[in-house]
Amino acid sequence: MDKLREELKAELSQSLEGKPLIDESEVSRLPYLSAIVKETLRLHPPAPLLLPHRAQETCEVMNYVVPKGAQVLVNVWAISRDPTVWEDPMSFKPERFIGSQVDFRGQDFKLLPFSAGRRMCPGVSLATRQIPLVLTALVRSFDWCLSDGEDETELDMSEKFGTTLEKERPLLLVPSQSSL
Ligand code: HEM
Repeated sequence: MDKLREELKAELSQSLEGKPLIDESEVSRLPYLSAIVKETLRLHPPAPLLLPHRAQETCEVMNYVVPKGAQVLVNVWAISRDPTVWEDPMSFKPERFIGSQVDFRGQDFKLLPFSAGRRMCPGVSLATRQIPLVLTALVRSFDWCLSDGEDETELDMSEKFGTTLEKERPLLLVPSQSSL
């Protein structure tokens, strides 16, 4: 994780040339930052089963009959961790998105944190503009460590299932002034 943070800081320092924060137009010049956001949404989709949908007509999907009126839940959490879809799916590896066209705008069915189609999240553009800005501000302004000197590689990432995904044990981080 240290290596990942250093790589992100290096990318930010190089592109921002001393400026503390980025603006929207700069995000496209920060591939590692964008890859971290994608990888986070892949491994920890905030809406793990999207929202419930209903089949308007009876249809057949991969030999399964879905009757008219059935409630349909799409388990994007499981798709994101499927080893037949993702290489080494349980590892947090932003590099997998570097040089890849895979995006979360509803065209790539293996990465659907915002869903797809007519009912996909209308906030996708706002969210994907805001997340990199907030993340950059947090990383540039502070150095972060776990409380009580806990080892980051041992961080318990167990999750609590619900309409939205939560960490089972809340994350407690200690900020200190950035060494940048
Ligand atoms: C990381 C941030 C976000 C994620 C991962 C996310 C994800 C989702 C998902 C999975 C759905 C369900 C889509 C479906 O029914 O298949 C949804 C619906 C929705 N989202 Fe988001 N969302 C995010 C941020 C936002 C923001 C910032 C807004 C508004 C400013 C927003 C507004 C909505 C609304 C209004 C719906 C309901 C759409 C409908 O039922 O037609 N979301 N979102």
